[in-house]
Amino acid sequence: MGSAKIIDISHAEMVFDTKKGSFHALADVNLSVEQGEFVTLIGHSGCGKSTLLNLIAGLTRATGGVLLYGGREIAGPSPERGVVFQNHSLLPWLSCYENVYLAVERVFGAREGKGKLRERTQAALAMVGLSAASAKRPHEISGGMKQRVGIARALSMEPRVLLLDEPFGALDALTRAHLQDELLRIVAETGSTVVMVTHDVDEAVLLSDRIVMMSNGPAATIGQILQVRLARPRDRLALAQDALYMDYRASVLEFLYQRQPRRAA
Ligand SMILES: Nc1ncnc2c1ncn2[C@@H]1O[C@H](COP(=O)(O)OP(=O)(O)OP(=O)(O)O)[C@@H](O)[C@H]1O
Repeated sequence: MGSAKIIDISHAEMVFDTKKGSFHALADVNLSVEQGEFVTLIGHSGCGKSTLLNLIAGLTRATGGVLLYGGREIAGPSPERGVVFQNHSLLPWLSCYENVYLAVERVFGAREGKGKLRERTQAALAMVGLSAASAKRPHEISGGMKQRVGIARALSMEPRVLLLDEPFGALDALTRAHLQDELLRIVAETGSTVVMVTHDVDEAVLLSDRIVMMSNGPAATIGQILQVRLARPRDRLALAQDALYMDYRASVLEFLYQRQPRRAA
């Protein structure tokens, strides 16, 4: 792992204008992410995880503080920061292949010929194990497969940072476990930096180098950061018996259910 900071957030604030007045979503968020690091954001529903990820993606602008990517202020979305959402957001009238190709063309189309673009598209689909389904359209494949197309599309742009907003949230436990393992393999292969929002404590411990635990809103902020020192590659079966793994899991649970219990809605 390099030691260069790729993302550097200081004193980030987010206040939304709503019909009922302003809503202070995030307050004084400070976080740096190093190149090659896998960071998860965890916290109760509505605490501001997606808001923070969207600020890093450049999809929304912070109302205060400074967010840097590679030393420069984040002014908008960039293919260097690939985003995958929970609802996979594929274009329904295009095949899996075309959904990925579109992204590849947008990033590399000005510099590379069609043959090379096709090669990139096929490689991204192969990486998530979907070569055989490339001609299918989104309604013809399962939720897990759609999510994999979303991941292939993000990876095909060769982003330096992958931003994942609960990418496995809507999936059954087995598909989820399988995709977590694939994600670990892909990240090890590509050396990508990852910032991922999750609700799932086991997912956070299994995947992360650091777990960023957020306090409840309004004016949510980072409550605690847990460094996960488990050797890689990680094996979910072996970890299920691992004392250190269980300690990490207990620390996150304690933060969520004792230090930051969810308020009654
Ligand atoms: N565009 C917006 N306008 C007004 N309020 C917003 C907007 N986006 C988010 N919020 C509010 O900011 C808070 C944080 O929302 P956010 O979606 O970031 O939470 P979250 O932690 O990702 O939640 P979940 O885990 O349920 O997805 C919530 O109270 C939400 O209602």
